[in-house]
Amino acid sequence: MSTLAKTMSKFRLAVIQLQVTAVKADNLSRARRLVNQAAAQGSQMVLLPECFNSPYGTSFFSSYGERIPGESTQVLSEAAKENKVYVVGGSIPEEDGGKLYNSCTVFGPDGEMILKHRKIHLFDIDVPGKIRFQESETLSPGSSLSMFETPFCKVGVGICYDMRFAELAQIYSRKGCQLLVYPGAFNMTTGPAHWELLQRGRSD
Ligand SMILES: O=C(O)CCC(=O)C(=O)O
Repeated sequence: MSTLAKTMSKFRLAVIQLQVTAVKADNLSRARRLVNQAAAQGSQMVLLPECFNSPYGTSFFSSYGERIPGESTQVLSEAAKENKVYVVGGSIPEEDGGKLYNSCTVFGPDGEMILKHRKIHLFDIDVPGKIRFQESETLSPGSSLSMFETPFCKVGVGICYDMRFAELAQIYSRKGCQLLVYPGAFNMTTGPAHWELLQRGRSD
């Protein structure tokens, strides 16, 4: 860990996995219910997965895309405020200025939005016979670091494929982040090969 890092205090972080369907309203109510449940079990920070309000596929991003603030971030804000927890809102397809982004919003216990992280490294992959996925066909990349302070520790945010890039984690660490969160939706081709190994590689 960086020598700049302050002491981290103990807290409970909930990492939610949920089933996503084609019905956005159902995805949102499921997410809200699970945040409530995690908070009731004592979590002070709750994390949702990548693309939690929409099926994860390039053909869905434009129809599910919304502005921020919008319908989905309103639900996240209310869930954070009602439960007095930090909510790292997975990600949603964001529409802005005619472009689409894969964006994570973070809310504080007062329901205010603290930051918005746009996925920097878009997931473009072609493993013949297994998986072809080209996020860059429809999404634009973000270009900013995203960090926030909590009473427990400083947190750095990435989204899924962002985790592949050690430089991002190293910069966050040098800037004093003690916790890195990467809401993800890994697939069953690259997931088993990389997911756990990457997490070990990003810790120190
Ligand atoms: O890095 C990988 O293998 C998976 C990444 C991914 O699924 C994503 O960025 O959505």
